[in-house]
Amino acid sequence: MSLCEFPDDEHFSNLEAMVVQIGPKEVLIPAEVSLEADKIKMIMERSGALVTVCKKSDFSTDNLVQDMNKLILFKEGQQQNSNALPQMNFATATSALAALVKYLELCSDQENFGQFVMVTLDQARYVYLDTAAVNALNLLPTPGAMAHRRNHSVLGLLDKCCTPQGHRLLSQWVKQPLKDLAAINERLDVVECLIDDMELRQALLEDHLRRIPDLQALAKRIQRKKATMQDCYRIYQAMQRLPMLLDALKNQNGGHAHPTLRTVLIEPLQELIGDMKNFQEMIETTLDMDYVDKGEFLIKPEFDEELQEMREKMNELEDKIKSQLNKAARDLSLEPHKTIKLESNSQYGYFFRVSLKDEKALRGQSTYTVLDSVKNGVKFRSQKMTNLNEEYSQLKEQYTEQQKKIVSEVITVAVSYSNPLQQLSDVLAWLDVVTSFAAVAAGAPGPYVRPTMLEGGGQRVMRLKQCRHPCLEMLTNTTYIPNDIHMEADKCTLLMVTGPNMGGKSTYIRSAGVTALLAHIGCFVPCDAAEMSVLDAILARVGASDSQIKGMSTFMVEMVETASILRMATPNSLVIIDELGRGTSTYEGCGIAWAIAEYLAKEVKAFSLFATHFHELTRLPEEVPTVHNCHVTAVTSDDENSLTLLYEVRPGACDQSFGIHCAKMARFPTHVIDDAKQKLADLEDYQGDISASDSATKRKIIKEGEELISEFLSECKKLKKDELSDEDLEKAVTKLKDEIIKKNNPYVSALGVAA
Ligand SMILES: Nc1ncnc2c1ncn2[C@@H]1O[C@H](COP(=O)(O)OP(=O)(O)OP(=O)(O)O)[C@@H](O)[C@H]1O
Repeated sequence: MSLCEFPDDEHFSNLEAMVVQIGPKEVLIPAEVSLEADKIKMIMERSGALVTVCKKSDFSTDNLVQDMNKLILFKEGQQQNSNALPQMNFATATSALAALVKYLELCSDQENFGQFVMVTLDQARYVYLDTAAVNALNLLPTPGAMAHRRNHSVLGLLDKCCTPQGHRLLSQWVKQPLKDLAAINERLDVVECLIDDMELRQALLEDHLRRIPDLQALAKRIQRKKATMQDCYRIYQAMQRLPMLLDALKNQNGGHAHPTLRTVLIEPLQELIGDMKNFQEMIETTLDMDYVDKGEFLIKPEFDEELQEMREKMNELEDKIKSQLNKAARDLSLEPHKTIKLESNSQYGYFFRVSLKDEKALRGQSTYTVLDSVKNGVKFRSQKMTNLNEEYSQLKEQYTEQQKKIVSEVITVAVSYSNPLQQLSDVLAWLDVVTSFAAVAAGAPGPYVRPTMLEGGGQRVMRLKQCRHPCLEMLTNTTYIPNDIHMEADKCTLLMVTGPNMGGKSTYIRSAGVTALLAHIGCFVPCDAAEMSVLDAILARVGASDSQIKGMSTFMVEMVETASILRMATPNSLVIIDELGRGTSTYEGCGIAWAIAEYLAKEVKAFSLFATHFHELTRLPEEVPTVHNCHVTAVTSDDENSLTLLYEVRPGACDQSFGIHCAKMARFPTHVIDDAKQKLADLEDYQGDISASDSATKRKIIKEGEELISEFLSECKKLKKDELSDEDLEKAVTKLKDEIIKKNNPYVSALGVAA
């Protein structure tokens, strides 16, 4: 039971980050009609969690201490009173815990007693990730995604794990990037060892880890006394193999294993293997290995006197039963094992069988009773055989009972091993994930390097040399064009990326986000060189997730997500914003995007990557020197009919727009393209007229121009069309037109009103 409490803003941003990191399947909330409750429901839905509304009274903590006293497993020497646990001081979290205990009816099943521990969930350990960032960076596969699309998500790309516990841990790591430099470096150290040592990596992947069962699930079954002898045997088998895995690790670097490898893996494994030694011995003395190959997991008769006695009696009876076959064969003049056979099944126990062809031998034999007669023959028994079978069945039943009794004794003893087993599972999952990281880095089409991670509090930098998008580069038919990303506090904190549609803007800014995430989970990164200071948050606003929240317009979603970014971002955050301001009128959208970029660069100073089609924004560096322009490149053919995208990112703003080329490539009708070209020419004239003005003046001119136009239109509307002749109507319109032209607004003139 993990508890935590934290203050939050009115948008529940911290709660959202926590939900992203934990990924709960179901969430309980009290029945309450309030704006807060609606917001929480919305966040949970967005994160794919099922919301269950509980009665408010379920959140009462009246019985919590008694309940916890039953459920918690207190450590030796610890006060056996849950009230003394530090987490019980959380006023809100404990009431949520009370609701959970009630909902899951934990106290109504005695098997739950003494099965839980209570810990504090430390959300400050992880880099803050919001749902938008998880979606924007494609961290998780879309539910139901086909296997061949696994490289489309970061988790799919990284998952080369061999064990179920490895898969689970990796999916946790991807959602919980670390802020702790030492912990990141610990992972990186081991990944580096495994990249450098191909033999060790392959031995782990192909020989050792592949054979490890889900020890965590087995530990849980043992702890709940639900395990079988087969489960114990699986643990036993894994334990038999672990010394070889340990030796392989010890042999790293010619027997001088890296210190981190020693402290994080070798030493804990060695200790846990030692802790499990008695378990192995117990299985060796109790389990009948002769039957294991046949898929039967029985207690050795020699282990228990009673069992031994019963087994001997059963053997005797079996011999007697076998001798009955010869007798019957003689009586019926059949050949034993050939025309008459001794068989057994669960319905009848032992019986004889003859084929339908030989059935006549039975006719007139009153000492034999037919059990059934089907296609594959006639089953029958003599009276003597029936008696022996009866005796044997009873004995077998007692034998099975005795077996069960001993199995349950063995499992009771095994409970004490569930803890080391759980720890073993954790260490092996850790090893599985870092081995998977190493395998991904070693198998990628381009180089992966160890990122140099710097303390977040120092001089903030992000220098990625020839960075690639790890998922995109894996797609077949793609030659990925790598690009540099350089940001540094006080020099360049915001990159404004412009360029043609499909030119690679989104890919460029996302590659930075994914690379930063990889570095923070302890993985090597797809770059030629990488250096970055530890981040506290990765925040994103990208167009793709628009339809995710029901009942909100695209623009509203965009604003909500952006507002959350502005609230959460600090100088240590990485912000990725793609195509902001598209959902509203061009000028408004551009204005909002400008204001947000300016705020991020001037006030927040977070490292930000901004991809935009608003060319206007390329003027921001004139006002804020830490904003730098860059653009994705493309070339057009001489006849302007084709556009080649180069995906290379160069400094400076994009000097040309390629929307019309894209429209041509998408086979728009020619007249639409021609119309668009004409409009573009008109607008460019206008741009020319006022291009000398700074952006503030330009915005003012546009605003005034739009007011003049709407004034003109409403005056036109007032004209009495039905009463005026065509000629008078034209005169009246021309007069109105002349009036606005006299105002000399360049925007109005450029729109061709004068003509
Ligand atoms: N660096 C690259 N190397 C190779 N291919 C790339 C690269 N970057 C992008 N691409 C290809 O171009 C496609 C479009 O890229 P992306 O979506 O990043 O463009 P964009 O500029 O954001 O487009 P739009 O402005 O239309 O949203 C990608 O799906 C990918 O196939």
